[in-house]
Amino acid sequence: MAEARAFHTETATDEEIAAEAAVVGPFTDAVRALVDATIRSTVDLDEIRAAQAEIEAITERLTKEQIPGGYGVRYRTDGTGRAWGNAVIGLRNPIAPPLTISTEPSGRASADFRLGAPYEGPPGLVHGGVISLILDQVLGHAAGAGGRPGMTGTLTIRYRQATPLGELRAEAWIDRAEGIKTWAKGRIIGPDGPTAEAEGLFILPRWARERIARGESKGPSPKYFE
Ligand SMILES: CCCCCCCCCCCCCCCC(=O)SCCNC(=O)CCNC(=O)[C@H](O)C(C)(C)COP(=O)(O)OP(=O)(O)OC[C@H]1O[C@@H](n2cnc3c(N)ncnc32)[C@H](O)[C@@H]1OP(=O)(O)O
Repeated sequence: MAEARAFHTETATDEEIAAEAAVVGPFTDAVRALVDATIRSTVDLDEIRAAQAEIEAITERLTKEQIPGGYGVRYRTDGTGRAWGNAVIGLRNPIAPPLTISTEPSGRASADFRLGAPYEGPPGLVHGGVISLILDQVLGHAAGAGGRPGMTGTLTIRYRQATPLGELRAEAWIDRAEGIKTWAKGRIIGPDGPTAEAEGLFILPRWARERIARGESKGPSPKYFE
């Protein structure tokens, strides 16, 4: 992660952020519905050609002004950050399911969420890579919530049973910690119980350690996803 991107700061007020969220949240939901419809629509091919022309016109309208690269994480002076482009939780990312993750300072994280057709691997089942994506994020949240943020060094998943598309829950917690390393564990729970279990090692990266050593940061903040 480039340090410059990681420490992108902003001065927007709570009111300005809330006003933007009130518009872009529903907009992203609409694009998410479009992704789902792209997979499941049974309209005839002429209808699809006509829809494509409309979508291309909308894309042209939106790309008249845009930032270079990804959204990054925008931090505020109180240490909170918004990761609106994030692939799992991003308010502006229609690829994100999205998850709304609750955290506890003891180092726990959980989310109830739904995965539909865009996340399919085997028929009717969630893609294994998507399960890994979600567990990476939720375990990372648990580490961060416990005041021990880090980049994923390793992530091991045990797929215990198939995960059906539909309503699911993810849970994670800090298992143990040693210096700059934090081990978190977690699981996905489906209608018939746990479907996948994970263990991840999260490491406070060298660039962050150097910032702390230089006194530019008091500790392993900011709070990335609050
Ligand atoms: C103040 C700001 C805080 C910043 C906090 C950033 C948080 C950011 C958001 C979190 C978000 C979470 C939810 C999404 C999580 C992703 O999706 S993160 C994306 C996927 N992961 C990556 O891209 C990580 C890529 N790798 C790296 O950036 C670096 O290799 C790492 C993992 C940060 C380590 O780099 P480093 O700090 O330079 O490591 P280094 O000093 O060489 O080694 C330190 C120790 O770690 C061990 N180690 C290094 N790499 C590994 C590894 N891959 N496996 C096992 N051990 C390793 C070394 O052996 C060494 O151990 P000791 O000899 O001290 O016992």
